[in-house]
Amino acid sequence: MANSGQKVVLITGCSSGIGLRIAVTLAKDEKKRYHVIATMRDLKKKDKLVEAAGDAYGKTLTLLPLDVCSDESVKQCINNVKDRHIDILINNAGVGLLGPVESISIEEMKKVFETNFFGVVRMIKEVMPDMKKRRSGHIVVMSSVMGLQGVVFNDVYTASKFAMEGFCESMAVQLMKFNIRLSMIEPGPVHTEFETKMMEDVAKMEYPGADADTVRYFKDVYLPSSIDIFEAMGQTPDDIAKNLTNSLYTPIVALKYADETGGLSVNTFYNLLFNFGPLMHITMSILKCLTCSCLRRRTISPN
Ligand SMILES: NC(=O)C1=CN([C@@H]2O[C@H](COP(=O)(O)OP(=O)(O)OC[C@H]3O[C@@H](n4cnc5c(N)ncnc54)[C@H](OP(=O)(O)O)[C@@H]3O)[C@@H](O)[C@H]2O)C=CC1
Ligand SMILES: CC1=C(/C=C/C(C)=C/C=C/C(C)=C/C=O)C(C)(C)CCC1
Repeated sequence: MANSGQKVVLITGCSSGIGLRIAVTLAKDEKKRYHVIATMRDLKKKDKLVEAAGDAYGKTLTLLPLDVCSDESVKQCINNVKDRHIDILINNAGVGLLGPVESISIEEMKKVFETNFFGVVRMIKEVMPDMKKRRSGHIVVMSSVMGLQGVVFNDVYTASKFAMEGFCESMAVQLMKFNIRLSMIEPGPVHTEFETKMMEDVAKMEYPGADADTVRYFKDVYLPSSIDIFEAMGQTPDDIAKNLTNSLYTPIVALKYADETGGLSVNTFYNLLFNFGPLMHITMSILKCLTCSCLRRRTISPN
């Protein structure tokens, strides 16, 4: 249970990745400013979190089951929080979806929106009224660079994050009137199970309904570039938990704001992918070398 003076933080999707690292980082705060309620839809997956939390488990970190896709689960979880008092809600749970749109069923697309968009809306609807009554609170939403800018073959995932950006940008104004802050986090690529799950899904894909050229562009052009980008620019979940932005990805997003017609982003991405593919591979390899310490180490110790 939280001590008086401690902020109660509820986080969704803590079984792995960014949610797990944020939960552990806040629970291990040296000044013990937070009581973390780490939630996950399947408590059988708690071991990694419990191990990472160490001594904080049962003290500044407690666990509750929560599936953001279920009205009942969300209500039950919030009712299990003392006085339903949550100071900071971190909407982190999310799923990816990759591939040619022709091969993806509408049902699969709806599942992504059910988690990434309606999951967040469901959480905010349940927690916000109590925050409004108290005239205090902070809602954090894990969006993505893909909430700011479309990325080829991530069409539906991108759309779900754009939808959330629009929802939150609108909500932020009335929330401000109730002294409730709303923040969005927009990470670039992060090495988590998100990446692994997507690659596993891709390996199983059979591409029904997609023509041979589209499948080739996806498998032989997009996927290798995406792997290069993850390798060169990928952050760790710990970087995100410590609020470190991705300076390598910033110029990519800046293209959108440099030309409000959107043409600059679309043309640049097209050229990067279809005209300068091999060059991009070399650039990413150099970038990877510059950002790791191998070149620097070699300069310092020639042996
Ligand atoms: N990794 C990346 O490159 C980036 C990720 N993001 C965003 O960060 C967030 C976290 O992703 P990340 O840590 O990378 O990926 P992970 O796959 O490691 O974590 C996702 C978490 O969401 C949970 N989750 C999925 N569906 C539900 C649900 N219905 N109810 C409750 N929890 C659910 C998963 O639980 P379970 O184990 O049960 O599946 C898991 O704990 C997502 O919103 C993602 O869109 C943003 C930018 C980049
Ligand atoms: C291939 C490719 C790109 C890929 C970007 C990727 C792969 C970004 C991944 C972001 C993630 C995983 C966000 C999660 O929310 C760019 C840079 C747009 C340039 C054009 C070619």
